[in-house]
Amino acid sequence: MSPNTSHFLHLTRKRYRKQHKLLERLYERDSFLVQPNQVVKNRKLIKYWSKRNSLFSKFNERPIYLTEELWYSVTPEKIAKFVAKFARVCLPNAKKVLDVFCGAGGNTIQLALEFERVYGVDWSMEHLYCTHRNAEAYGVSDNIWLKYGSWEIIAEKGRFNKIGIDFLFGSPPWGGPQYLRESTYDLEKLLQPMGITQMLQSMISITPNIMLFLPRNSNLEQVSSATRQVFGVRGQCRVVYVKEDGFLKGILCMWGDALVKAGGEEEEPDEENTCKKKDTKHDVDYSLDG
Ligand SMILES: C[S@@+](CC[C@H](N)C(=O)[O-])C[C@H]1O[C@@H](n2cnc3c(N)ncnc32)[C@H](O)[C@@H]1O
Repeated sequence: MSPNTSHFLHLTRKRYRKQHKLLERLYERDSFLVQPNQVVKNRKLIKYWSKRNSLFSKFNERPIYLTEELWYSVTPEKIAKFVAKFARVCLPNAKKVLDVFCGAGGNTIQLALEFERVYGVDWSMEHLYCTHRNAEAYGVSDNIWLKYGSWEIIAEKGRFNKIGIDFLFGSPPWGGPQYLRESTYDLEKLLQPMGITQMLQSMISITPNIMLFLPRNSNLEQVSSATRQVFGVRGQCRVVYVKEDGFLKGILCMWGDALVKAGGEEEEPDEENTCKKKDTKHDVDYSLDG
């Protein structure tokens, strides 16, 4: 099968010739297709394989594509659905959405089920290919556009600044399972490809409506400090704790009035308490069990 490159932004340009060829090869070989009765040889993957339907509920009905790295890093479908529906409710008129670090498309797909036009960015051509193929399985590939490249460069060049993005989601790499080694996750040193402050700075010129999926043990003082530095002293961040099957999977940090204030009482923020776990009215637990 040959790829439909019209949904891969700029891929036909000369400088992306290598990536274009790689995409053709991936399609020809039907690479990374997860076979329904696959024997999982990698022992580390067994845990994820047994939970595959929580990653993509269509695993048994439609072809799903994952690289080894993506098995560990894809956002479980219930969480991705929650993110998309939450953003939809907060931003009822939004049309264009950007999913930075789109990986296997776990979030991109659910966003595309809610919004008209979704852009996905990833620096791995294999991952963009998986996003596209998985989006085909969910019937949403036509409203997804994929951009190959590293976020640092794309942001620096302001590639998405003039498109009119209404909502930006990002599930940046946490640096592997070792993120739980320390009791508190250092968002300035460990988050990739840049610390939380620089990450927000790279995103704010695109839209103030930002949501990041971060480790459950994230240092909230750093979230607070990054919020003030990027959004000013009156800036606010809403932190939502997300559980799946009773297990705390991570936190969703969100910025921008529409996301922060939705569903809450209109109240002046207390500068001291903005974003602190206990004192803010914006801390909510969402359990996605059942
Ligand atoms: C945690 S995964 C995202 C998972 C995704 N939300 C999903 O549901 O499949 C992080 C992704 O970021 C990509 N990535 C890492 N560093 C990047 C960078 N500097 N620029 C763009 N993408 C990057 C990786 O290739 C990986 O696919």
